[in-house]
Amino acid sequence: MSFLSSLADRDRVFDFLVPATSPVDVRHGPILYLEDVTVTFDGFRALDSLNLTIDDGELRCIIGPNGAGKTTMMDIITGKTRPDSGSVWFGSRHNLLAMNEPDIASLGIGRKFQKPTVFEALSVFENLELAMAADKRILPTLTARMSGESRDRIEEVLETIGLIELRHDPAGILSHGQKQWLEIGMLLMQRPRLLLVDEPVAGMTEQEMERTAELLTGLAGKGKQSVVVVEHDMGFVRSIARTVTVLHQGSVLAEGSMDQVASDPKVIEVYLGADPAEEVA
Ligand SMILES: Nc1ncnc2c1ncn2[C@@H]1O[C@H](COP(=O)(O)OP(=O)(O)OP(=O)(O)O)[C@@H](O)[C@H]1O
Repeated sequence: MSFLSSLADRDRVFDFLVPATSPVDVRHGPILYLEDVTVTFDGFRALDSLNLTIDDGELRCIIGPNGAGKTTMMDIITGKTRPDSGSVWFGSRHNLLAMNEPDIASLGIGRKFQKPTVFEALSVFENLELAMAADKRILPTLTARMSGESRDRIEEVLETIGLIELRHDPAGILSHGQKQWLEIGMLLMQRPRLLLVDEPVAGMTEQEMERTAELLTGLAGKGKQSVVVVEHDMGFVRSIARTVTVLHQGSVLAEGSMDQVASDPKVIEVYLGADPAEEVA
């Protein structure tokens, strides 16, 4: 695209003025803002005028039956899928619809997929080190000066994810839950502002679920991260959620505390008359 034609596109002009690496601006509102987002696949509306606002430092749980649009929503935020219409903003400064996937990631939006993908032959420490090396913002020329700081950061993250004792063990010997925490740690190495976490406790033991609840609630907070968790396990959602958003047929059906949404007649109907708090969506 020529410079002149890029000037003709208002969003790209905005991009030009604000480099992707500039910090997210949450002074005037939320960290994530989706308005009227519609996505169709072969005429089927996977998202239908979806509106969603996540405050800075918030921990939000998203629930909804199969096919409600939860994954599609994550795909829109990370730039994997483009909507037909609507707006998606990261803070008040970054129009995510004008950015590509790598730029969105480097802006500080980390995504954790359901299945853990750690490097099994490498140690826990090395996995974190590698995740840091992937951070393009750390210039190679600064390596000597940064290495001390990098080590400190790795230690800090090891403590956060509870794997200090296992730092020299190969990731391959970790339990399923420990691998999930390591992968969250790898995302933390990039110092994200927003973490999108897809079904973090699927396949975990009760004890691992409790530890994951502590981890995610500890990560959220102003000046730390905002965390959006998509989860089917209602017991887990109840244990961590302040605000729950229920998606259905691509839009928000209900939003509020777990007790509020669980007693909402619309939500009960969608979950076929069952108590959503007891139900696996
Ligand atoms: N690439 C695609 N092509 C066609 N249809 C799609 C595509 N991606 C998603 N869909 C459809 O869009 C709807 C929403 O899917 P999505 O995966 O976002 O739902 P979900 O809430 O994440 O469901 P689940 O809980 O089962 O993961 C579904 O009906 C799905 O079949």
